[in-house]
Amino acid sequence: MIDVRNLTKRYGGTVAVDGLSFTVRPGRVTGFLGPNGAGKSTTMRMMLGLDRPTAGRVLIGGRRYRDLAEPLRHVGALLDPGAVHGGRSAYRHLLWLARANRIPEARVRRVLELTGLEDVASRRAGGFSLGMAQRLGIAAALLGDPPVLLFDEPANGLDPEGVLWIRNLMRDLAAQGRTVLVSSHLMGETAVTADHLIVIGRGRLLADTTVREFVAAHARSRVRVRTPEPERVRDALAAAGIPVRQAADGALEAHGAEAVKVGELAAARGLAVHEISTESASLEEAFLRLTGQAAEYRAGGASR
Ligand SMILES: Nc1ncnc2c1ncn2[C@@H]1O[C@H](COP(=O)(O)OP(=O)(O)OP(=O)(O)O)[C@@H](O)[C@H]1O
Repeated sequence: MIDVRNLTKRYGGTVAVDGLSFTVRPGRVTGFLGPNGAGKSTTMRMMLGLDRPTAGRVLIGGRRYRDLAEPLRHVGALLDPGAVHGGRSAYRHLLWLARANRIPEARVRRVLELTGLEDVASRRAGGFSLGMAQRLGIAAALLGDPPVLLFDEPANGLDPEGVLWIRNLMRDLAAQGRTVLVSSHLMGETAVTADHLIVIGRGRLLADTTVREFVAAHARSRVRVRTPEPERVRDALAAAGIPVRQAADGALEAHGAEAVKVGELAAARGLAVHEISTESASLEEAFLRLTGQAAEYRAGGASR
């Protein structure tokens, strides 16, 4: 479990994190979302003791990071996949981390296997592709078999197979009862990976809820209708108080009504309908509605 209480970080006149409080619970994947500059990386760095809070605190499993004797056994993180000694082999890099945390060498072989890096273990990490570097960063995060894992943009630059691998890995880690926090700008990916969301803007908490509730609260599903009589269908729906707009492809989009209701209203007036379908609201739409509408949450607005 990660407990963030009244966390604040100022850099000169910039308030990067502003009185943030939330709890990340085990057994589920928690997505950590926010526009550019919202304060996600700063918050994650404070979770890992890489940055000192101006005020407030973060507890990992009930303890401050600096009080963890062998931190890799408590929390693993992928923050910057480039942060390896380029001249070292993947195996040496992991072994060095393992020794500093009293982790047996056998575990190094295990995480190389878990991340599919056995075949390149003796190669120089400096020559790794982005996908391989990402896997090595994840191997390091898993090294201490920690109950808490933080991933900052783990799917960045990965090919579709890599993205799928990361998704399954994070879901497996959560299913094992671990606490998994993942920051991402990929809404489609977050929608299929995360169970819960923490959304921040300008360093402040905007939402702490399940993905399902977040989408239901901030985006609406719509019913699409293809008809040879769009004006008349539009009139029929408007008469029933259902707002309609015409999409770029000519189809009508009705908001706030079920497909059954839309179909029945058209049928009652004897209107032809060629196709009717419900388009579910997306996480992307919900996120943009919450953060995009309020200009104050957009990038570059964190200075005050
Ligand atoms: N070391 C630093 N010195 C000064 N300002 C900083 C520093 N680190 C972050 N900031 C500022 O703090 C704010 C939050 O940045 P942060 O990188 O935490 O946001 P983020 O949500 O991770 O953004 P992104 O999605 O772009 O990675 C930004 O205004 C940023 O410019």
